[in-house]
Amino acid sequence: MEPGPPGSSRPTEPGPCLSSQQGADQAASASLQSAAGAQPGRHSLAVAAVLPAGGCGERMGVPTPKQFCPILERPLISYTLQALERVYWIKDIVVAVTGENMEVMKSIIQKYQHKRISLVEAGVTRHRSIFNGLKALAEDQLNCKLSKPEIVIVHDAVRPFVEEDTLLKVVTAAKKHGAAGAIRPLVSTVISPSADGCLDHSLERARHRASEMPQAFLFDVIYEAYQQCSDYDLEFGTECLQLALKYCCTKAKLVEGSPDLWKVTYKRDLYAVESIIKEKISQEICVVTDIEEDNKYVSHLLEEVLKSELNHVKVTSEALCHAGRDLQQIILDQCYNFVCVNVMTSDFQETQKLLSMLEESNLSILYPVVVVSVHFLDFKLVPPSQKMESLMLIREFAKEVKKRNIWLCGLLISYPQDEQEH
Ligand SMILES: Nc1ccn([C@@H]2O[C@H](COP(=O)(O)OP(=O)(O)OP(=O)(O)O)[C@@H](O)[C@H]2O)c(=O)n1
Ligand SMILES: O=P(O)(O)OC[C@@H](O)[C@@H](O)[C@@H](O)CO
Repeated sequence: MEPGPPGSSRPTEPGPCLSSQQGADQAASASLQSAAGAQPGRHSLAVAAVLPAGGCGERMGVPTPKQFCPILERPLISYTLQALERVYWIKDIVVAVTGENMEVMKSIIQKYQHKRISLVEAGVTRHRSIFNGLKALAEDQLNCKLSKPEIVIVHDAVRPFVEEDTLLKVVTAAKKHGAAGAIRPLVSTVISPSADGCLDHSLERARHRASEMPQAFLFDVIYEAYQQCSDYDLEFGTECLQLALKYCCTKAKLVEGSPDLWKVTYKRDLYAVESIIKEKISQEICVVTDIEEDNKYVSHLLEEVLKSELNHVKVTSEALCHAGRDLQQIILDQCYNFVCVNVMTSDFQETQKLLSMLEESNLSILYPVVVVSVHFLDFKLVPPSQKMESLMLIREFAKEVKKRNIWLCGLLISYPQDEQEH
């Protein structure tokens, strides 16, 4: 088994800029422990995850295996890892990748500062990849920092939209029933063809469900099932819940999942992922200015305008003169869009302060950060051409910060001051 990169195999911070999530996760952790019969602090429930990521993505129809296909210039698997890292009580995440993709995977872990990740060699089928992940958790191998969990989550690396509440539900159910899995209503009806390629019969759609991920198991149940598994099942099986039933007589509890649990399979799914991510990260905007009262007024106006454009938007305000303590929290809460209003200061002073804070926070490692630098011009005092000239510097700033995934643009608003005062 390949240990993860240095500093990656023991739970420290759950990834960049997420520490504010920790409080919420600790609350979830407490509810998990109590729901699962464990007592916080005394006997915590050890939970690990296995992510099969060793496929070639044949149905995607592109040379790059789909788990490594870029979404907003970041590999798909990184979003799934981030989703699991946000869950404080998952102590270890074991990812199964092919030998040829091991270095690519290590570079992704390094670049996006993923934590608690260990890598194992994938198998020639998904079941074999999962089995390899379980072996890594089961055996106290030399120099292995992994310990056997009580509960193991299995989740496809190409299902990036997994939320903590779904994970909590399947883990809690697995603790009680031995196995649990997320399900969704069928969209198409399932039919059974006859040998001559005609309809033999169809299944009543309302009485059937689609099996999705995440799934969770008592570790001993699923590990035993894989150890007993026939070669045929390892080769052609697609359902872990079935292995628990067939080899351990364990009937999985089925948990209704959210619509976002679908698996990225075809090229169109990449476009869907990108649209969903863009929508998620564009819903919150932070207005930053150097004057407190200006903040509220500008923020209110902006919120009213944006609400007519976006289905829901949250505009928060922060005056940088507070040394940004509230802004730090806004960044930690993962706001990715900033409007920096330069009213009183020299052209870029506020914007530069904000850019420095954003660069120090590493926020833009995970998603692009957008900063709109707003400048006002009283064209009766200053000829627009002169003001524009002084603002050209923004192009240099923009080139520099783009290297750190911060997208900076300028907005010049010119109006006669005296008219504005009426
Ligand atoms: N030998 C394999 C095959 C698949 N997987 C993983 O299992 C998950 C779900 O499988 P699937 O959607 O079938 O992925 P691929 O096999 O890559 O897709 P395809 O069938 O189109 O080739 C993916 O994260 C995939 O990387 C794996 O770990 N090992
Ligand atoms: O068969 P695939 O490898 O595409 O998908 C594997 C699993 O995601 C799929 O079987 C789910 O229905 C849950 O088990």
